[in-house]
This record gives sequence, structure tokens and C-alpha cells, in this order.
Amino acid sequence: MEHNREVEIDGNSNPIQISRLALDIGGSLIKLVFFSRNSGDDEDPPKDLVGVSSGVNGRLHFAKFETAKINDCLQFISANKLLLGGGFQHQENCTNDRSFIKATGGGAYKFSELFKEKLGISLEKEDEMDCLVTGANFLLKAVNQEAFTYLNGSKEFVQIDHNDLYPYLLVNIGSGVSMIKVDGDGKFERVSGTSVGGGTFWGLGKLLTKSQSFDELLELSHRGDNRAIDTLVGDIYGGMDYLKIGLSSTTIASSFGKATSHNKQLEDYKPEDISRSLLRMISNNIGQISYLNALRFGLKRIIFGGFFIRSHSYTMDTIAVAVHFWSKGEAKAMFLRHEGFLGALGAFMSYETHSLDDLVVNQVMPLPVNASLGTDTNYDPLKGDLNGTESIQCSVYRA
Ligand SMILES: Nc1ncnc2c1ncn2[C@@H]1O[C@H](COP(=O)(O)OP(=O)(O)OP(=O)(O)O)[C@@H](O)[C@H]1O
Ligand SMILES: CC(C)(CO)[C@@H](O)C(=O)NCCC(=O)O
Repeated sequence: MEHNREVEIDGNSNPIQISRLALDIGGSLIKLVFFSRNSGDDEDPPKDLVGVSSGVNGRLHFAKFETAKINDCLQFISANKLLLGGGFQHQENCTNDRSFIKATGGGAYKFSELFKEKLGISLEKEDEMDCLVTGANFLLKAVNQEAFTYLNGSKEFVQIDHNDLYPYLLVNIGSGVSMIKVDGDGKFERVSGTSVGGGTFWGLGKLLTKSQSFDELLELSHRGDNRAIDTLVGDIYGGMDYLKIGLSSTTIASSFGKATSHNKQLEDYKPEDISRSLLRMISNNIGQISYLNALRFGLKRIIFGGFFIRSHSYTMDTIAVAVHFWSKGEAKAMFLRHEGFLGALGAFMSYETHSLDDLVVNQVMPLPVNASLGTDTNYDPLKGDLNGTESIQCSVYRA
């Protein structure tokens, strides 16, 4: 199992101090965020940070598991002693077990008893939408090189002006899709949603292509050609554009339209073409609904999160093109490096409002990983698919 390893920091096997673990237990995936403290290098806070005294340096770690394999997740938590540690204490040997951990997502309700039974821990439930917004705001404000645009195959990081962040539309593409108008910290409204989301792509794709994993299905789409199965405007117009209404001959007129052909069966289509067509159909649809909701509220920025995206270039390109096309260039699609961890980060941050309100997370910088969770040490944020095996350096300050 990919993530089922013991945590090592900086490539050595010294035990690490884990403080704070938070979970987002979704319909498809469980996301974990936890903080490990670097040994012995507390530091003074920066001068411009008022009202805080000492700081704790450490790393935020990210991991994910399929919800269907929740036992792997429970095993990971116990093997890595993630329930030890009681906040950001300064004592060297902090061994007081937590009696609860913060959790969000539907699974925080569904699996509450399982966590109690297997790990002896209660899940303190945090609202999913609240957590998504808190997580997104945190990433946008605190993490360098977090948000980027994607057009014509090239990524461009966006410098976020803290005074000009709101309002924006947050579109979280998980199993289903939530669209949230964000007006500030804790100020938001879920304005729409659609059940045609990541679960639809994976579910239909599995049935139609016999793929055994989401990654396999995504990989298939790289090699596919959707024109084999989609009906294009040109197929209907004898190779011509229909420019009067702004449609070129290569625009998809009807997703999966060619599959209506009487003399073809499922076996006559290549799995890679089906996967590509499906990915395009779902990404396009989400892009279009997002744009319509942005239009409803006059929002110019649409920020996409959720594990459906997986930093996959074709997915991002399709969504960005859809937003650009429908808004005639007025609205911009943005993506996040930690796309899949918004809810888990929000749950993680929610500790502050209860037991740890004297703590401020600050100075978060993306750094290449040092062997944490067996990750790639050559991580390149420009290319990266942050796949739940990364960590970022951060400091936490005590008031
Ligand atoms: N390894 C994977 N296994 C299954 N699905 C994956 C995987 N990687 C990416 N996905 C995609 O990510 C989606 C789940 O995304 P995410 O984890 O953000 O949502 P969730 O929290 O599980 O769902 P919801 O919020 O609707 O309960 C899946 O539906 C699938 O499209
Ligand atoms: C039900 C949730 C919020 C669970 O995460 C998500 O899957 C979702 O937003 N689904 C879309 C439901 C709808 O608005 O039609």
C-alpha cells in the first residue's frame, strides 16, 4: 500500500513528535493532514508578527487513502502514532494521547463508531463547507506558489493580493461538486452543486473501460482521442464551422454522440477514447456550471479544488478553456497545488478556535520534501502532482 509506511523526517529514523492530526473523510477518499515538529529548533517569531512570543518549526504532512480501504488509514494512524501529542507543546517528551481528533466530511459521521472502536478516539466533527473555505483561504493567504492558472499547456503562479482576494467562487470537485461563493474568512454561501463530478468520472469510466484504478483511467485518457466517440460540429455540418453562433468545426456538439451508431458496440470503442471523452465531458460541464454561477454573482475568479483534478493537465486545460470560452475571457480559472486537502486543512485549522486559540500558523513555505512519507525529494512545484505524499515547512507561533 503506497502510503502505509512509517513516517520518517529528514531521511533519518528519529522518532518525530506529531502534534495535531485532522481528517477529511469523503465519499471517495480520506485525506489526512498532520504537523510534525522539527527537533530542538524553536525560534523567535518575525518582528512584524505582533502579540506572539516563541515559535515552533515543523512540517505539515499530507496523506490520502481510499475511503473503501479505511482500515489501511486506521493502521497508518496507529503505526505512525499520529494520535500522540497534545498540541504544540514545548516539552520534549509529550506523550499525552488525544481523546479526540478533528474530522470533516460525511465519513466523520459515518465512521465515528469505527474510530472509537479501533483507535479509541472520538471524531470532533467540523462542517465540511466551513472547512473547505477555511482550507482554501489558508492556502491562498499563507502558502507561496499555491494558486496557478493553466492555459494552453502552461502553468502560471498567481501572486495573491490579500486585500484583493474576495469575492471568489470555490468549486470543490470531489465525488460530487460544491460551488461556494466566498466573501471572506468564514463568510461564504454554498450557491450550487452538481452530482456529476469525480465519482461520475471514476464510476462510469470503470464500467465502460474496465479500469482497475482511478490512476489507470486517467492514464488511459492521455492516449485517447475523443473524436472517435464524440460528435463534433463538423460531423454535423459536413466539416464546416458554424461561426454565426461561435462554434468551430472541432467543437464537441454532442458528447458520446457517435456511440448512438447502430452497428457499433462498446467493444468497438477503445478504452482510451472513452476515458478521454468522459473526462472532457465532465470537466467541460463543471467548467460551464461554474462559469454560470460566477456570472450569477459577478465573480471574476473561480478557484477549483478537489481530488478529481489531480493536477492533470487535460482536466485543467478543459476546465480553464470552458471558463475562458463561456465568459469570453472575463473570468479566470485558478487551480491549487494542495487541491485535494482543503477540507482536511480546514479541519486542522479548526483546532485553533477551540483548544489552541493561542497559536498562529505563519511563514508557510513550500519546500521540496525530505523523505517524508517516502516522497520524491526532487519535487518540482511547476510540474507537481501533489499526490498526498508531500510536506511543507511551516512555523507556528505561540501568543
Ligand atoms: N486514488 C483515487 N481513488 C479514487 N478516486 C480518486 C483517486 N484520485 C483521485 N480521485 C478522484 O477524486 C475524487 C474524490 O475527490 P475528493 O477526495 O476531493 O472528494 P471526496 O471528499 O471523496 O468526495 P465528497 O466531498 O463528495 O464526499 C474521486 O471521485 C475521483 O474522481
Ligand atoms: C454531498 C457532498 C457535499 C459530500 O461531500 C458532495 O458530494 C456534493 O456537493 N455533491 C453534490 C450534490 C448536489 O449539490 O447536487
